[in-house]
Amino acid sequence: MKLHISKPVSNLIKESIKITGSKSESNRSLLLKALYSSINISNISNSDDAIVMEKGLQITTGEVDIHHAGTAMRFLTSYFATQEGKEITLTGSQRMTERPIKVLVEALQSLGADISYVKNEGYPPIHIKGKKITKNKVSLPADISSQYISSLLLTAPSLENGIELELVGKITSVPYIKMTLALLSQIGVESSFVGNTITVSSKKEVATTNLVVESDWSSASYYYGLIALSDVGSQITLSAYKENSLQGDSVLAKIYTDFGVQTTFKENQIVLEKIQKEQLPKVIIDLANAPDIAQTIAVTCFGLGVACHLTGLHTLKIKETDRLEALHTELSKLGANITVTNEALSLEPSENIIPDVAIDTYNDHRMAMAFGPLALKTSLFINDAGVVSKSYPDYWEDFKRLGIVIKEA
Ligand SMILES: O=C(O)C1=C[C@@H](OP(=O)(O)O)[C@@H](O)[C@H](O)C1
Ligand SMILES: C=C(OP(=O)(O)O)C(=O)O
Repeated sequence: MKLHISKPVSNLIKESIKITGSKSESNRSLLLKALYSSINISNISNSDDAIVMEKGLQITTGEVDIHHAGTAMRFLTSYFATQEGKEITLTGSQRMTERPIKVLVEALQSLGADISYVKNEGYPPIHIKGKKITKNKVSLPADISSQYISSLLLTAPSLENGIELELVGKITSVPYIKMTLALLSQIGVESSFVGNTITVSSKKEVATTNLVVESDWSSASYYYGLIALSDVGSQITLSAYKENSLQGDSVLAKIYTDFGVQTTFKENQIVLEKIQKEQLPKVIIDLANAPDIAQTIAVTCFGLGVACHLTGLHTLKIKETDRLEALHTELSKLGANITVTNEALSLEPSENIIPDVAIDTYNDHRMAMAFGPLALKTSLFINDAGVVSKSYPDYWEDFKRLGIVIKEA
């Protein structure tokens, strides 16, 4: 599906949008529910990634295909490795077979797990024979993906002796690890995270607990982008959010004050409003703790004609696509003066945006969604726009409700 998107006939409509549950919280909660049936989940994500996770957890033998879902791939690896009697091959999309999993597989193997590679060493697909795991000490590199760590932590309470992880190197995407530990705490599992050591205790039974998934903050980023690029006074209300979020991407509320977006928390809603503010000539942000909002921020800066230097982006090359290369290619098509390295992106201020460019999305939901707000500045095409379903299937429908003009091309 190719879409042509352009700005509303008048101003943005002051709508209230209910965004689906966080896919990160949903996929963690689903795994915990599979381990402890006394857990209930509300406001679960309707994303493809949560759907494949839920389906995957029900399979006991044969093949589990998690498509593009990184969290499902990583979380299910530890899950199946520790489930006696289950034997599966865990696979995914072509891109998933290029996303590394060696760090996690080696950590599990050193704990005694039975995992082998089906094709290329270090990458999915993998074959897993579930085993009882009693060893509990393991060390692993922490600078490639936090998902390996969350995966081990989520399964840990179901193991006889829990787990003690020693994290080696600079820890990346830390808020996601803290989210995992916070959810474990919500179900009564004890853990500690001191320096580079994390311990999780074993727990046989969990009391009936309702895990309420907060709506997805990474999805909210596209509304931050819209408001930043809109006229003073524009407003959007989003739900269901809370001030004390488990999601690191809630740092958006702070980051976007630099772009004149004010966030007000009202019960379970956030109201975003564009206020009069002098724009800084250049923004410099380290996104090692919030990698998923890098694309949104890069496009916001481009749309505003503001220079930026974004760092801490070393994980972007192994996500749904090489996001640094993809941003370089697509922003250049629009006339941006952009440079990227293996971990940073720099943008010079540009005054003109080339209209009606077709943005390629590389099977990456965030490439499609990040460019959506740019419709307020120029009309553009989004190729393969359906990719948004990975995390936010209603994205284009919700944008339409705000008055953005969206037509199939
Ligand atoms: O644990 C999670 O839910 C996630 C962790 C992050 O990955 P990395 O730790 O690989 O950066 C993030 O990019 C991803 O979208 C979701
Ligand atoms: C990186 C992402 O997802 P995953 O790694 O779970 O595929 C994302 O949603 O931006």
